[in-house]
Amino acid sequence: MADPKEEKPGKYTVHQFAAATQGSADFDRSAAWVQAVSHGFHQNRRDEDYIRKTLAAYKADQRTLTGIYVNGDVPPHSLAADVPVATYATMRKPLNIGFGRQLEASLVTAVTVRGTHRRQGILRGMITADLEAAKDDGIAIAALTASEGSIYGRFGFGVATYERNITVDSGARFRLRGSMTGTVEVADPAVLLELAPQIFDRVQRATPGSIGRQEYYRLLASGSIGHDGKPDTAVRCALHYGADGAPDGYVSYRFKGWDTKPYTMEIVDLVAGSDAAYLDLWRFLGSIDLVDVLMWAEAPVHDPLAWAMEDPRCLVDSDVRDMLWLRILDVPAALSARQYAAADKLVLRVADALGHAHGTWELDSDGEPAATVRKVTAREADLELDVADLASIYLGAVSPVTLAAAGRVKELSPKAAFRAQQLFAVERPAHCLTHF
Ligand SMILES: CC(=O)SCCNC(=O)CCNC(=O)[C@H](O)C(C)(C)COP(=O)(O)OP(=O)(O)OC[C@H]1O[C@@H](n2cnc3c(N)ncnc32)[C@H](O)[C@@H]1OP(=O)(O)O
Repeated sequence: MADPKEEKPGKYTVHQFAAATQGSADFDRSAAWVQAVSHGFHQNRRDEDYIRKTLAAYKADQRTLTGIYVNGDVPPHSLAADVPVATYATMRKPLNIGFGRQLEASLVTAVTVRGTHRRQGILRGMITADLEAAKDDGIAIAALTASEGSIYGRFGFGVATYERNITVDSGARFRLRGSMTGTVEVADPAVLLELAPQIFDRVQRATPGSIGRQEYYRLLASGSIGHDGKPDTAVRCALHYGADGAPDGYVSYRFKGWDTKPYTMEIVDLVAGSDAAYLDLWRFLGSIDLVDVLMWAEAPVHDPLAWAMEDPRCLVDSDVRDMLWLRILDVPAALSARQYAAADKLVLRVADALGHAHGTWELDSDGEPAATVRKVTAREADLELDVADLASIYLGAVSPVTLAAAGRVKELSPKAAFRAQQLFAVERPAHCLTHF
């Protein structure tokens, strides 16, 4: 990783290390790093139990942690020099890029810069070096979820999936068309420690935009760890069983308490391995007594639930927001990994301030599994766009036609944006259930 020291000689040192668990030599450094992340996101100071559990999960994910440390002495009484002034972490997980294909992605997370060191280029130093290193390591795509919409576009990241909050009236109006196709049983949430990753794997294989989940999710879904790091004993769970009798979906949920009116059940995690499991789990949720509304903060924007309801106005959404941001590092690798929905040949002129994707690329698909992508020099382009916009259209969730209307994508040949829309379409709407 490039060292911000290069820009400000002598000021900072970069350390990169694997998350260490209790008892190992690097534990204290990892623990100080976790505290720095909590500070950066205005969370509580973490106790030993939280740090131990968090680092064990980080180790399972094989996260690489980066800390930026001030060189030399720090003023008396201020945070010690071994607490990083900036943090950054990465891990590798598969991204479903449509038609069942998976592409290994570098997931960027836990980016913080202490307020007293901000706007001096520390983030820029960390992210540009990391993207370069990831590309050198053969990674074609990076991903993140952003705290603010204004930070990552300049580094070539574009919004590739969306999510929203939904509130569902589970009173007398709640009725879904059709009837249960499988069965739903209440279970001890602890079973999700084992079952959640297996069931999620079905979603990962079937859903464009899905990203392999980190260790934390099975702990969260099972109530083993709540947002404060303590076990969350309010968490309950139900399993869906398909025709073969095997669990193929689950929902974990928590009651918000008798002081919250209307009485509300909050979905902690809802993972359905089939369309039937999804609707059956909603039928179950809608049948829970003493509850007026169901709330889910990670609902898909294109949600079959609304279309399955006899009264679709039972569902009210709010806060539709960007979720997954992608950054294409290697155009030939990322584009040829995709399967395209149409036969066409399109030439894309891509601008990339960091250079990784810069150039004119010919995408040639016969609409069958294989597509070829090559760099061209002489040919005229059909579309001109920034690498961030290429990331936005990559999973079919953002239309190039919309981006052209916004003035972000330039059409250089007639209907080029529409042709791109047809090419990049995927078999079902992209949705990412994994926050990281
Ligand atoms: C993937 C994730 O983890 S998302 C979480 C991101 N972290 C947070 O939101 C925590 C609170 N914020 C922070 O810790 C910091 O302000 C950070 C990490 C967002 C930015 O770190 P800094 O070191 O100050 O950024 P840096 O100085 O490298 O800025 C690089 C560029 O981004 C711009 N920038 C940085 N932060 C922001 C922001 N919040 N909004 C808009 N622009 C920003 C800078 O102006 C600069 O622009 P330029 O290249 O045109 O001059």
